[in-house]
Amino acid sequence: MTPTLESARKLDRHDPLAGFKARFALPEGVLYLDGNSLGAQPRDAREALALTRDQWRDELVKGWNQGWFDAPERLGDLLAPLLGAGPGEVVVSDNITLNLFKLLGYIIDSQKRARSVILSEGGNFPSDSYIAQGLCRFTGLEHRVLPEGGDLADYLDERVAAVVLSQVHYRTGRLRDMAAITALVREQGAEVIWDLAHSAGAMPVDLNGSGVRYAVGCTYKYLNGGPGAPGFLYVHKDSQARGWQPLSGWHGHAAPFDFEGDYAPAPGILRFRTGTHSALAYAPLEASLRLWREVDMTALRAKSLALGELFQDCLTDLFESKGIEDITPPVAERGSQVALIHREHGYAIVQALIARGVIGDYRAPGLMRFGFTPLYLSYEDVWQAARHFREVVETREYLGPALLTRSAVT
Ligand SMILES: Cc1ncc(COP(=O)(O)O)c(C=O)c1O
Ligand SMILES: Nc1ccccc1C(=O)C[C@H](N)C(=O)O
Repeated sequence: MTPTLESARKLDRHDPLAGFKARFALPEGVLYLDGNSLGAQPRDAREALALTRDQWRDELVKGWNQGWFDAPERLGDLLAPLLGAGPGEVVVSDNITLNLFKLLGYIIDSQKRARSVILSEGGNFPSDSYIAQGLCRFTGLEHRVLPEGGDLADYLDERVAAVVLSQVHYRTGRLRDMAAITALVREQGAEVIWDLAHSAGAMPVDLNGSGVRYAVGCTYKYLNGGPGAPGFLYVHKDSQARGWQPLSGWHGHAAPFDFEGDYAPAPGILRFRTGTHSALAYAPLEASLRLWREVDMTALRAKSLALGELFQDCLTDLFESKGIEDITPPVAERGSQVALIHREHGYAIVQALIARGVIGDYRAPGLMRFGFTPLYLSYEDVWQAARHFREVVETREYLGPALLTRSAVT
């Protein structure tokens, strides 16, 4: 039976996370189902940005000694519990692409160049392959691709140094078994770097408990750090003193303010810093991470799955009759998004929804993505978003003339 508005409201009345919505500055009249691309703005983050703007004005260069300089490791420690990592295992810095470059180079160095192949997955977010290709082009390493749907075990040989995989796939939302895959790769003498872009802040992540040594991720999606918020990099405590990372800048030096001529890597996670970071970008993220400390991740996961299922339950009958394919994996194997394909009109449907204030996104070819962010979405929001979806599809409103301009982002 299709869920009723009253049933959605009842779920809201019993939602232990309902209070978090008021902590976000959401625009009027918008139903935001794109927190898997860019998270919404926490009120505290907005405030923190204003405070840092004034700190710059009033304190000038002294600001670097007032929390700006050590923000990468301080925020790393704030983030660590959300990832199942310990203190000193996470640094917030750069972006996913650069952090992958650092870790790939570090792994090659730590293996004393005994292995020379980097394996990345076909169909993954392309930057993860692009950066592996770039590193290989400039170093003589070899890039190989694990075809989408291929069996990883068939592609691991004694030449493979490192594998780059996403824990949750950006298109389908498929969740991988991180512990089992990490064990498989390490048995073959290789390392795996996990991309947590679509899992950090979307569900509980257990890096230590899964035997993971290396991971990267971003903070602008589920973690609500803001547009261009810095990425993060995780290295297990036992793997932090194995060599150099290739972006060997002064902030990762053992004594950055000695201004020595030669590079010497800092101890621990600090060696994964590079050069000067944007203190302005760290301020809202720090406020957002403090908010995350209040969140019960088990409740978050339960609501994330319930929101996604509510959306599907409201629309399943429509999918069948309107030629929409639901490629979302089963509940136990999914992240926090619903992925629908309409090959011919997927783009236009998403644009028609945006025109109504229901924001999801489109990824060619044909894919409509809807992200579920339990901190600022209610069950009623999701029910209403599904109602709009149904109306847009049933009336074929998406064929209207206002929708002919293409947007690069959504
Ligand atoms: C899985 C995945 N990896 C990497 C990226 C890109 O990372 P960045 O732009 O932070 O380098 C994204 C999205 O932007 C992504 O979804
Ligand atoms: N960082 C961005 C900047 C501009 C536009 C989109 C993004 C995204 O994050 C896309 C996202 N990674 C995705 O899963 O499609």
